[in-house]
Amino acid sequence: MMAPQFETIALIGIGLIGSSIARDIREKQLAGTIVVSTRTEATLKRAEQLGLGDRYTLSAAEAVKNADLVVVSVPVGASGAIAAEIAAHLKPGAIVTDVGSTKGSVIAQMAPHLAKTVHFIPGHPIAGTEHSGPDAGFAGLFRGRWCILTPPPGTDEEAVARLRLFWETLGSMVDEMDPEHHDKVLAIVSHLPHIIAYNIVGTADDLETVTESEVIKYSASGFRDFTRLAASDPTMWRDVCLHNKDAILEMLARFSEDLASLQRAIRWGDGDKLFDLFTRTRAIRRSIIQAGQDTAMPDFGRHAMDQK
Ligand SMILES: NC(=O)c1ccc[n+]([C@@H]2O[C@H](COP(=O)([O-])OP(=O)(O)OC[C@H]3O[C@@H](n4cnc5c(N)ncnc54)[C@H](O)[C@@H]3O)[C@@H](O)[C@H]2O)c1
Ligand SMILES: O=C(O)C(=O)C[C@]1(C(=O)O)C=C[C@@H](O)C=C1
Repeated sequence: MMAPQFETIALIGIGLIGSSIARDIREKQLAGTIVVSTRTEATLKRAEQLGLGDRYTLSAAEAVKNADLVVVSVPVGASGAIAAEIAAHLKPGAIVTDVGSTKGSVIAQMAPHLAKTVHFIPGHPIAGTEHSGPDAGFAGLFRGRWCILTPPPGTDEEAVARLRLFWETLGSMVDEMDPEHHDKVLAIVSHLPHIIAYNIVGTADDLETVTESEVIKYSASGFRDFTRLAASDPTMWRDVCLHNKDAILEMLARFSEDLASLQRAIRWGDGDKLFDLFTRTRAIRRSIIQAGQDTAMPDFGRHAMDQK
């Protein structure tokens, strides 16, 4: 048997993402010991029932004591408090990473607490579902999906290579990016779609009285697709909105302008404009699907999600 990649891995936060990582670590035997820590007694108990770790503690400080790799998987607004709690207890040489959906704000919250004796390498796996909590996770979530690392300039290259190998072993393709660029890209490909979904489902709900409950009764598949995204965790998405404010507002401004232009085309019966836009966007969908086939976009993941 091959030696594990890390002797001890501490998982701080054991929801959808933390528990999926735990399941992969176990399946691929990447750690000698998995230590699980989370905020509430109930979640910790559930993690234990699911057998996600080898040791369990409510204290993040206690969890990281011997860890060679620490993965913080909590809502981005909680990152600073976790960093403050664990900082003094980290083992010199440990790699500290996270999975937060925003990077600039996580770095601003965590970096000031962390000593130079540890390697802080923020990360973000671009994989997930609308479900949350330890029951929602599954092995293979990250297979065929991108994971973006945003190591600060001057980060030890060997540590970056170890973390890269970890994600690659989970089946991800790994890219490095600066945090500002990450936050702009994710604002358009992930954050805006969720905000638009929350908004349209909210509008439809407000219209319920006007339409005499027909919105839910006749909900067509287009609307149902939006409801999946709009069912995503409120705490996580509140934090994403508050912690990627500038990039989201910038993308929302562009979006609103383009929506106004679409509105004008409909008002003035500009069929050519509508047809051209819809043709262009259809091509994007097709290229994503094609790329998905090439990179083994996990069909199994979709099934797992649909069953939940
Ligand atoms: N859900 C997704 O699709 C997805 C995808 C990629 C990255 N992420 C990011 O991963 C992180 C975790 O998301 P998730 O989907 O696993 O969420 P989740 O709600 O399933 O799990 C969150 C975990 O954090 C713990 N927690 C919550 N508030 C806390 C606090 N104040 N202090 C300490 N611990 C706290 C919870 O007990 C739980 O263990 C977030 O930063 C999110 O932005 C989520
Ligand atoms: O597929 C979904 O349900 C997701 O919301 C996953 C998703 C995304 O937007 O793609 C959500 C947030 C992330 O940080 C990464 C992935």
